[in-house]
Amino acid sequence: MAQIIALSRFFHLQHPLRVSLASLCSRSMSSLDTRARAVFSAAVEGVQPDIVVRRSLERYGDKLLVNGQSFTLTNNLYLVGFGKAVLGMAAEAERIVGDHLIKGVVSVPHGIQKTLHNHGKEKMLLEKNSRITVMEGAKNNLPDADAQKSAECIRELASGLTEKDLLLVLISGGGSALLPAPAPPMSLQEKQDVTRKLAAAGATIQELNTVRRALSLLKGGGLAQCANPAQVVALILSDVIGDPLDLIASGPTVRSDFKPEKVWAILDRYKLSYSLPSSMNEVLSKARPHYGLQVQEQPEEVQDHVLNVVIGSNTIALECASRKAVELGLRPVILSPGVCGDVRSVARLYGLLSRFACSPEKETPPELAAEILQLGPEVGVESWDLCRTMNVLVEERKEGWGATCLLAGGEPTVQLTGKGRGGRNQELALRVGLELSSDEVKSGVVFLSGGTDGQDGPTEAAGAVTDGELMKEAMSQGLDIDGFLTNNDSFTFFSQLTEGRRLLMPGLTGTNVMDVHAMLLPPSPQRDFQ
Ligand SMILES: Nc1ncnc2c1ncn2[C@@H]1O[C@H](COP(=O)(O)OP(=O)(O)OP(=O)(O)O)[C@@H](O)[C@H]1O
Ligand SMILES: O=C(O)[C@H](O)CO
Repeated sequence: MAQIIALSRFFHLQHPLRVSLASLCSRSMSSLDTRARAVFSAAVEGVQPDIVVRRSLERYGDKLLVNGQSFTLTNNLYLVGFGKAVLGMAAEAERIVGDHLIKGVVSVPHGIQKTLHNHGKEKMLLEKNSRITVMEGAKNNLPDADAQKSAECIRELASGLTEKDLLLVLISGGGSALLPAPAPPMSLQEKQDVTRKLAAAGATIQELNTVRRALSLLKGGGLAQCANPAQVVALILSDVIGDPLDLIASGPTVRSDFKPEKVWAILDRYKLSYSLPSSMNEVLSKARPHYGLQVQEQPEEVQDHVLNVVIGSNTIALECASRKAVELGLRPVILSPGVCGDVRSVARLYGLLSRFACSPEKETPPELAAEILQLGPEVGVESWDLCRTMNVLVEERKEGWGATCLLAGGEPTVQLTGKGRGGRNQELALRVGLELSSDEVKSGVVFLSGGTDGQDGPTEAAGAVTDGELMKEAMSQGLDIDGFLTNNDSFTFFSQLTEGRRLLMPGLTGTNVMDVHAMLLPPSPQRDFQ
């Protein structure tokens, strides 16, 4: 009941962005499917590595401006980077700082240079005469000997710096695997085993990286400590919900309190405490593994020399998508950049929201709103965001503002029970397609889910686009949706359905800020029931 009262209060709020029906009608009204894809492309484009670096790094002569702070360049600049998107970031950073850059090392995924070249993404590659050394490693996103070598080179570079130097650190998702520096006496293999067991047991990225930080010389602020007394500027492309600096790539430039009890609690939670190598006990019983020294804590002044800036995130991608939606004659509403939880619950939420949007004017059933609010915590969405979004949907319906584009982002999870090929985005799209087939949803509603890196799980697709026709279409082609879902075989399903027409295939994008969801609702007159 309290939720319903809160809801009715929020419905009195006015949304600031009003688009007149006339102006919407005058715009080109291509199909909602095409527009959903264009909105997704705009989200990805807005967080391209070169674009986010250009937006955050300004050069005026020998001054470098980052986030309003000025640094003097006197041929004193060094660069390191690790993550799936840092090659493009490094290429742009080098173009900006030019000759002031003395030397750099970046640790990037195995085969990425060839892949980017094959995809025509030359601007993400370094020039032939670049001062930055590119080191590839971490095949299949797992830390390996190559990545360990890269981490060692990065550590060496950072450790040799003086107070006159400036270290630019480029960080993006995948950075943890690309910067493995196990704290002695732990071996790489042992550390890899621990993280693999945790991941297989279903540990979250927060839990995983809390453990990784404790077992590493460079994570959890270790890199910043190595670079001390140099000034450190870290530019971060976030792939973690809420953009927590200490967790993205396990926070190598962010001071973290070393609390072994927290690590043990996580290991206990997944019943791993008794199957760990003895070296891990040794590392955890040391006060602080960084540098191999037993320092109680990293001194505060190390952090005074560090500027950490998030330059790209899911929120930024959604804002870019929202601007594109306006251009395309859609009325955007951003639900949340923090959608998480099981895809089944997330699909249910989108199903409920579509029913809410399609319910007859003035008769939105309060039970529907209450159910939506109840589901919020399970999928990481705040009640406030749900109320705000429902408020827009109600007003849109009452006043007829035209087609609406509901946007969200984050990283839901899939419980793998089958052996098929798929990814969380394709599975979500498939499940939402089923929800949209409900009699309570008017036809024409379109849903898209896509990974901004262009790759959904181990497939060539980024995601898929669905609508209420999905079930009929599958049945007419003899495809049994339930069977594909049980086998987590969403990619095979979408590949076989109408020659893969519903797949989203942008190719490797070179960036990664988790996933983007877009639900496009046709103008309300078309949504009303007769
Ligand atoms: N057959 C499948 N069906 C559905 N989801 C799958 C399937 N196989 C793997 N996944 C999911 O795909 C995810 C791994 O894919 P991906 O490499 O895109 O994820 P990631 O860890 O988020 O990497 P990144 O951060 O680079 O996007 C896991 O969440 C896994 O559960
Ligand atoms: O590298 C990592 O730790 C993950 O991609 C989260 O940033």
